[in-house]
Amino acid sequence: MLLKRELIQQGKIDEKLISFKGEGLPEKVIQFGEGNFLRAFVEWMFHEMNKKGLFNGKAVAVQPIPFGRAKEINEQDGLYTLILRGIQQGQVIEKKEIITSLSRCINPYENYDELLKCAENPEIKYMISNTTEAGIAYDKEDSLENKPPKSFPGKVTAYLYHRFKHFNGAPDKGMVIIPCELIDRNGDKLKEIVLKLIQDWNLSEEFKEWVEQNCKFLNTLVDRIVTGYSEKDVEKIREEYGYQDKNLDTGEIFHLWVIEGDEKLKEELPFHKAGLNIIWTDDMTPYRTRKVRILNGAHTMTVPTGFLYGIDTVKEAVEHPVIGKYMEKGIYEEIIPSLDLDKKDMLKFANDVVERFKNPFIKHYLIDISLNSTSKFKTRVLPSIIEYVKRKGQLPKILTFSLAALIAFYRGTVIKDGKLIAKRNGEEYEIRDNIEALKFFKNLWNREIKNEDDFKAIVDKVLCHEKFWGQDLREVEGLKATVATYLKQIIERGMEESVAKLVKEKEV
Ligand SMILES: NC(=O)c1ccc[n+]([C@@H]2O[C@H](COP(=O)([O-])OP(=O)(O)OC[C@H]3O[C@@H](n4cnc5c(N)ncnc54)[C@H](O)[C@@H]3O)[C@@H](O)[C@H]2O)c1
Ligand SMILES: O=P(O)(O)OC[C@@H](O)[C@@H](O)[C@H](O)[C@H](O)CO
Repeated sequence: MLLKRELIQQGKIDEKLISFKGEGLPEKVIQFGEGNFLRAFVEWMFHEMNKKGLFNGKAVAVQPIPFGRAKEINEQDGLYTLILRGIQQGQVIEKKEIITSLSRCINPYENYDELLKCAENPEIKYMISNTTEAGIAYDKEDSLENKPPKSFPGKVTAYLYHRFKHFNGAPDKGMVIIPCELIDRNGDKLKEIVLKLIQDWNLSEEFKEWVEQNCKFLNTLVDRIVTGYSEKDVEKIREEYGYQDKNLDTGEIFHLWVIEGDEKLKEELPFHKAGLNIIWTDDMTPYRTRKVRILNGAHTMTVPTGFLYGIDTVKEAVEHPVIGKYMEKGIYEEIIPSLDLDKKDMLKFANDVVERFKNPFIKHYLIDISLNSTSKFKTRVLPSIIEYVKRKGQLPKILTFSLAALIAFYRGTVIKDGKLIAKRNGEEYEIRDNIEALKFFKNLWNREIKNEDDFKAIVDKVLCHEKFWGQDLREVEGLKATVATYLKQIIERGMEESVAKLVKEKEV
C-alpha cells in the first residue's frame, strides 16, 4: 500500500507519524527542484511553520529537468516520510514524520501550462530552488519559444514574464526568490542571468524594470546533511508502518539557513518563531566561507584519499585512525589557519562538523560526494591552499596531498555512459564530472609512466589547466614538485602507505 492522502484520512497510518495533516492549505510557494535536499530542508521548514499556524501554505514543486521524481511525488499526493536522526547532547534522536507541506510536482516537459497557471496565482509569492550548482547557469541558446525553456534561469524568466503580463505589471505581484544552490551569492547570480535573458529575448523594458524593482532575489546559504534514502530504510518503514514510500528522505537533525533579507521578510517568513535555526543577516559571506571551506572542504579533501584507501563513507573516514587524523589535521591545522574569521567560532563550528560526520545514522558515501570534484576542489579546497601559502610561506601538506589524491582518483582510461571508469583494488568505480573534465583525465592517464619526470608531466598538465582552477597553479611555489612527489608515492606504493607517512610528517 502506497503512502497516499486517503490512507491518512482513513486512519490507516500510525498517528505518531502525523503531527499535522495540512488539509486544504493553499499553494504559496513555487519550488524549482524536487530533490532530496529541498524535501528534507525547505519543505520540512514550511511543515514546521504550518504546525504552528505561522505560514499556512504549501509548496508546489517543479521538475527542472526532463527526468525526475514528479510522477512518484504525485502518486503519493505530495506526501513522504522524513527521518531525521543524529546525536544531540549525547542523546540518540530519531524523528520520523510524514511531511504535508508539498502539494504536488509539475513536470513542465509534459504540462507547461500547469506551470504558467501557478504564475497567475496571486497567493504564490515565493520562489524556492535547488537545482545543484549546475542549475544556475546562463545558456545563450535558451529561448522563450522552448516550452519550457531549457535552463533553470530560462524557466524562471518565462515564469516571471507570464506573471508580469497576467497582472499587467502590478508592482505588488513581484516575487520573493530564494535560491538554495550552494554557489556564492546565489540570488545575485540568478538575477544577473534572468536580466541577461530578458535582454537576449528582447522582452520589454517595462518587464525588466518590474523584475528589478518588484522581485527580490535573496542570497542564502543552506546547511544540512541529507543523504536521501536506502532500500533498507524503505523496507523498515514498510515493516514497521505497513506502507510503501517511494519518496522517503533522511537527513541529520542539524540545520542552518542563512538568508540575506530585511526585517519585513523575516516577519513574513517567521521561521524563527517555529524554533528553526535561521539567521537573517545583511551579509551572508562569513557564514558561507566558514561552511564551504570547513565542512565542504573537509569532505572534498577527504573523498579521493579516503576512497582510494578503501573507505566508503564519511563516518568510516572520520573514525579511522589514519584517515580521521588526516581529516582533523587538514581542518584544524590548515583550513582554519587560512581563514580570517573569529577563531573561537570556527573551532566550535569545526568541532560540530566532526561530530556531525560521526552521526551513526548517516551513511554519506564518499563516491556520492565525489560528484564534480574538480569544480568542488576549486571552490572548497584551493582557496585554503592559496591563503595558507600566502600566510605561512609554505604549502599545507594535507591539502596539497589531497590534490595529488584527486589526480590519482581520476585515473581512468575509459568513458562509459558519461562516466570515467577507474579501478580501486581491481574493482571498477565511476567518476562523475562534466564530460570535458572526464576527457581531460582520460587523456592524461592514457600514457606510459616510467619515471619521476612522467609524474611531473602529468601534474604540470593538471596544474596549468586554467579551466579547472581559474589560474595557472604552477605559479604556486613548490606545488608542482610536491604534488608530483605525492602522486608518485600514491601510484607506486599505494594510498595506505602514502597517507600513513604523511600524517606522521612534520613539514612539507
Ligand atoms: N544533500 C545534501 O546534504 C546537501 C546539503 C546542502 C546543499 N546541497 C546541495 O543540493 C544539491 C544536490 O541536491 P540533492 O541532494 O537534493 O540531490 P538530488 O539529486 O536529490 O536533487 C537534485 C535536483 O537538482 C535538479 N538538477 C540537477 N541538475 C540540474 C540542472 N543541470 N539544471 C536544473 N536542475 C538540475 C534535479 O532535477 C533535482 O531536482 C547539491 O548541489 C548541493 O550543493 C545538498
Ligand atoms: O552536495 P554536494 O555534492 O554539493 O557536496 C557534498 C557534501 O559536501 C554536501 O552535500 C554537504 O553534506 C552539505 O553541503 C552539508 O550542508
